[in-house]
Amino acid sequence: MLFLAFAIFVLFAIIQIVYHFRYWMRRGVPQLRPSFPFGDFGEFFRQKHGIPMTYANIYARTRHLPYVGIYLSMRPVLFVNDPQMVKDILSRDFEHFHDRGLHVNEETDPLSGNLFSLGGVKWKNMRAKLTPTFTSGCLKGMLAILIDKATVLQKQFAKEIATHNTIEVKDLFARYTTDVIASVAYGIDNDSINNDHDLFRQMGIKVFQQDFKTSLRLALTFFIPKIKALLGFSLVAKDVEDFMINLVSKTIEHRERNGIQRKDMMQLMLQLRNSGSVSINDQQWNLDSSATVKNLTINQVAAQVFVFFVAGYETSSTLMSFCVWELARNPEIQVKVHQEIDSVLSNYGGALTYEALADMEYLECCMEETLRKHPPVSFLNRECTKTYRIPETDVIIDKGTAVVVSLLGMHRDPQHFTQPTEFKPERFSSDEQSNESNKAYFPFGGGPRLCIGMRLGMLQAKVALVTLLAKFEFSLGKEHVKDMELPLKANTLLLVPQDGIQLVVKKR
Ligand code: HEM
Repeated sequence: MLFLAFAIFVLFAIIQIVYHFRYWMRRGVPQLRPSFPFGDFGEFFRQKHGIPMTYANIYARTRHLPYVGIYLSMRPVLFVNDPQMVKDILSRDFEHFHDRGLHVNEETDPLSGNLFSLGGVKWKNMRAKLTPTFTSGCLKGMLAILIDKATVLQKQFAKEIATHNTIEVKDLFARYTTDVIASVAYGIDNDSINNDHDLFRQMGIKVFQQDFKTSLRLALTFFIPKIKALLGFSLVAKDVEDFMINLVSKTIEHRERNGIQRKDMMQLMLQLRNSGSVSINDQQWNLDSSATVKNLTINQVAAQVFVFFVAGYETSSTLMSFCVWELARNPEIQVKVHQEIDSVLSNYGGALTYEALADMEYLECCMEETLRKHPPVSFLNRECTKTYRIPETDVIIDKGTAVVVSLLGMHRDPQHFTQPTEFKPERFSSDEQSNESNKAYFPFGGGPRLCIGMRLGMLQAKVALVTLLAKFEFSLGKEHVKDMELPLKANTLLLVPQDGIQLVVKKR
């Protein structure tokens, strides 16, 4: 009897699973061959590839289709390949896709109330409040901090090449971006470049570290937020959360008590906290300490600066690392970059000003080409927030459906970029006829949820690249051959080279 009941249960479960895995078929959307329990995500769950390559492989198999239905374990996801459809989802049809679908609970998980994760009206209000923080006026104000930190990095490179044949650049760049964000976002004068035990660096590593619990936490955050909520997982480990909130709370208290003003984001956050808005023309970066109504709570400030830290340090250091890696592989391109830097700096009497940086157009093209080949955030995600009919079809996408775009796949697709494995900065030059850059290129996303830190990310990477390339040249070590691509880490969310990036660095 018991056996019969068990057999009926198993049969019922199988029918349910088969029915479930035909979700897309029933809607007239082409799909792959999902299998239980991982759906189309076996490569990731079996730790063969990280998220970037898992999605890029799905893209490679389906790129002839404008969209395809996949299953993230049991969750149906619309996987969009057509660049025009991507643009429509991000911009024109934004009212149907304004959220990322991440789990937010500001009470029990305070750091989850950050701009990246928030949805709906809360996101809209927060975005409007934070946008003035990233204007060119504010960025110019931060330039001195960036140059300061880049100079520390340059000195460290000089020290290391005296004793090492090759340098692992990824780690050093991550330390630089950690110090920059610690300084501009938290107002802390950090030095993780010279201090191996720096607490900030340790916290940054912890957020993305590849142990089972962190991988599970990140995977649930992005892919199955309902389960994350059910299990009571918070966005980050408790010690990271405590560290970040205490730091913000102490900094705010210290500044308010001592009337300290500094040209950084924390100052702007304090303005937001006290007056509810940042005045763009406010050259004084004034703090209205007389206000009694606090417009942002300490936890809200902590959540925003936390996301600036997380979103800003790993992405920009990945951009810098892959950029020098590509320059090392392509010495003729590196020579052109060196020439441009030398000539522009000499035009500005050796000073690295905002204007001098803007004049380094070829370097900018190299950075854009790096973001094409190696997009640090290798996929975009949205949740359908209002039932959507795919234009010119009868396909209906239900509210609550996840939508994903593989940037790594799309940026390396020969349909959009000729010889996609080649590093060709000219694709992005303003006088290039083909103008490939407009076609299918979204390294910072798009539409109203475009990366808010785009210009800061580019600026901090460019300052460090110029500071280093003005003094050093990079080449491949013996273990690398020019055509070899760097193997990527499995079980990661972002694009991370498996063994860092080892390069030979010499004084010019
Ligand atoms: C090279 C560096 C960077 C890259 C490649 C990058 C890439 C991205 C991408 C792809 C998104 C998602 C956009 C979308 O879904 O449409 C994003 C969002 C975001 N990024 Fe960046 N990012 C970089 C640097 C930064 C920096 C320096 C900061 C802050 C200091 C930052 C803060 C954010 C935030 C807060 C969001 C969420 C915006 C929103 O939902 O309104 N990013 N970034």
